[in-house]
Amino acid sequence: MHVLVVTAVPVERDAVTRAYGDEPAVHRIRGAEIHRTGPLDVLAGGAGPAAAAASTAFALAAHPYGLVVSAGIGGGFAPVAPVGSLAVSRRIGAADLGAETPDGFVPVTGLGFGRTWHTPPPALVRAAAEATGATPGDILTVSTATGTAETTAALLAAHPHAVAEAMEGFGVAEAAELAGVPVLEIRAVSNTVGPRDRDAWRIGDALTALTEAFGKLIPVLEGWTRHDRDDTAD
Ligand SMILES: O=C(O)c1cccc(C(=O)CC[C@H]2O[C@@H](n3cnc4c(=O)[nH]cnc43)[C@H](O)[C@@H]2O)c1
Repeated sequence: MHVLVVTAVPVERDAVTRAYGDEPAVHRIRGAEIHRTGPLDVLAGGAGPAAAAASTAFALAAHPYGLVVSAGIGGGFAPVAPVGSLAVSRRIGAADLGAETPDGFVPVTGLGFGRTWHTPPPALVRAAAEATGATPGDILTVSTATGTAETTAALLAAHPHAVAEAMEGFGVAEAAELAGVPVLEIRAVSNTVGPRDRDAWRIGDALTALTEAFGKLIPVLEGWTRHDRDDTAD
């Protein structure tokens, strides 16, 4: 079965397909453009959790997939995920989905509905981390990229196992969950989470790291057997 990889923007999509070497075959399903190369169908689904969820759900309705991967560049939390390194999701969390109260942020689950975490198959996370050298940990999905030291500290206080943040993983995971398909997130770190300094972002280096990561990840994804999928142990 093919693996659906969802990125935010076309340059991230192209960094993923470049890993396979062959020129991808392009399939258009209404507004969505799927780039197929080897076992991967790669879709630039848009930035943010809503666009990611909508495009992932659309692709999953059009074709059966064995796995969905949210991939791209991301912000890394210091010191565990420096610029140029990789992060892979033990969990995928919606860090800013909830309500602000006089006593602080309350996640949707604290309001009595929704969910804030998705958990990828632990055996797949281990295999991906071993193959690529990615740091395993929580990857946070935010609708607003963090840009201050205060927000960074608050996120780390609430999520001490966070390694990276990005803007799509939770949306991709919500759609995958609805379709009954397992999910994984992998991020190549382009910048450190903290006070915004766009000039310090190393997008080119991160895209190169993303290509190299998928070069190592493709055999893992191809070889991810039913036996592996049944392994739910940590
Ligand atoms: O400007 C460019 O050339 C360019 C090339 C590739 C990607 C981009 C993006 O801005 C991608 C946006 C995408 O990146 C994720 N991201 C990266 N760093 C962070 C962060 O610190 N906090 C949250 N998200 C981050 C995110 O998933 C965006 O959708 C630009």
